[in-house]
Amino acid sequence: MAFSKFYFAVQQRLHLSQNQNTANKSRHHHDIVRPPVTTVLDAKNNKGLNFTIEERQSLQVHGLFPAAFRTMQEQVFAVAANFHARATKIGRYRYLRSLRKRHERLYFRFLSEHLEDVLPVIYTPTVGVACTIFGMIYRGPMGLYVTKNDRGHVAEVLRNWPEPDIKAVCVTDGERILGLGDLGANGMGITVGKLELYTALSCVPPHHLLPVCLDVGTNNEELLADPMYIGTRDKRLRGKKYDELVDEFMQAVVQTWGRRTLIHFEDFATPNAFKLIERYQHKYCCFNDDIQGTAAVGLAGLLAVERVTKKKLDKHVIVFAGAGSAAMGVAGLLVKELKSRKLDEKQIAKNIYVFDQNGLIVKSRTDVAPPIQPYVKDMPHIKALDEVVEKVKPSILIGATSMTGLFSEKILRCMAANNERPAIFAFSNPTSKAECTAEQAYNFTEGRALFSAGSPFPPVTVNGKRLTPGQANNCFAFPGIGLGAMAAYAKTIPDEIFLVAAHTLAGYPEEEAMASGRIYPKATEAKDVALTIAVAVAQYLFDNDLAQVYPVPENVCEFIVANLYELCNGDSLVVPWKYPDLPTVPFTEGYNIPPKDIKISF
Ligand SMILES: O=C([O-])CC(=O)C(=O)O
Ligand SMILES: [Mg+2]
Repeated sequence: MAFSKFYFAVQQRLHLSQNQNTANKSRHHHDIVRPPVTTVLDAKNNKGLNFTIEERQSLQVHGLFPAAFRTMQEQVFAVAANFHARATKIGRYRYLRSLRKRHERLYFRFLSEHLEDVLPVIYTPTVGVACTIFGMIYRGPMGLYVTKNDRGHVAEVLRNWPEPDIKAVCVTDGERILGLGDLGANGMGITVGKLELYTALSCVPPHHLLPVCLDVGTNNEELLADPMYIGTRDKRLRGKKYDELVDEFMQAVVQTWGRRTLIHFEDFATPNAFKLIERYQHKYCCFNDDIQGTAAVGLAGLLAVERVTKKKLDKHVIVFAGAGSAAMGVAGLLVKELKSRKLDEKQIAKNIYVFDQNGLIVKSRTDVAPPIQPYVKDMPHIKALDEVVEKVKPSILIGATSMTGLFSEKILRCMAANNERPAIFAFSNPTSKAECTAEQAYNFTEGRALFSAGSPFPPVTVNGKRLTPGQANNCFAFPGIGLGAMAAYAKTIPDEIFLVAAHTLAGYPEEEAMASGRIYPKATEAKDVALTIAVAVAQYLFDNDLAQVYPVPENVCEFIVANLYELCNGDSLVVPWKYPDLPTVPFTEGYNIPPKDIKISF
């Protein structure tokens, strides 16, 4: 029955030594071994008022709880009441942080059942606010800090993490946290939020997930002067020493947890983001969420625009405002998509314009970074975005600039004048950094815009019609990609995986929702999306000899579902992933799997 299963599971988690057993026995003159109260009530084991009377007695916590017994569902109800009683988003964030610290299973159960309310709190946009005051709300370990002073000892730091079986690491160096800039060690909050979506959406057991902050200093003067700042008070490490630290970190991860460990890069500043993914993509099982995850979601949106407008993507004129990880990630994947349709590179780049803080990217510019080179135009330089929009008449306008309100009324009206269904993407996060609001996008286009934003916006009513924006956020990609990669033990994660994810996601919203302008799924569908993407990704990895699970499962979907974290059953404490682990092989060189021109068919 449930009790013996629970008791056995607690015992297993405790790893009680024979000596401890004996000591406990004699102290309590008891027939059965008593696990320490702190362990029974540890966040991972705690069941709160869901402990039955039998469990309370045999685990010797009887009397520590009031008489009431609550089912998991009743506990979730109590959490919802407490959550909504907090008046502010940040108050709710802090309440949820403390809930995870005392009752982890309830925390994730609540998350997975209240996605619409909870995503904007534990994730974008509130998590961004939390990062700005992270020192003040700091309450204890949530992940690992590897500082620049740990060079030469990174593996020792990793070994201090108490969970032995890590399957995914989300790492940031905090230099570009959402659109908020350099937040240094406060960036830990972002990696925690990202990994919580792996559990809430993809049902990956939380003890397999590790948030890491590479604390290499910060150039944020405000933080350096803030007595509450929790990081190293130094300027950012740069150059060779930085590269060596990241190299050491990558090697230490695979030495500690094996070469199948997924490494998810998050919120590095653009030059490092591109440099690191280029260096590691074909050597490690890794991806960059801001470049590649956002690219999958961006391309999915473009595929949806193609469907709604009934105009092929290569016929659309696209202006990217911003030339950072997100914009160049989406542009790069779009090019890949169009190449797979047998279009040549020159033809594709012709209709793609890039605009950055110094204006349109044209030949006369001398400051053009390599990822932007393919889109350089042979035309006079234009400094202002509204003039670019007037001149080139885009049908799709994509913002990833962190410049609040960049999409002015004039720009939006111009988009509406030139297009029946102008597509507007305001990728920048959090909400305070969006290039325009949903209200502006709809009001200045007579409600005709296909509008999506990185942060969630409430519906807007225009001319009596309720319009709901889509959320163009990588949370519709990385949880599924991560689960697929983890489940198949991916060797590496090539670009084609992001095409697979984009096409899977694009198939999601129903025609009706798309026609009304919402081209992304609803938050409540995010779990379904994650699983569907995971299955497609794992299938691709198996089909292309990039998986390390043998034998290849007959039914990939069943195989993945059989290994998910059980959120619904309060009794089952430990739900192991069922397939055996790979031995941890010493690893220094990586795989060096060359990029392949793999053909995909959908
Ligand atoms: O975290 C998010 O909401 C999306 C993202 O990666 C970013 O803005 O950096
Ligand atoms: Mg990010």
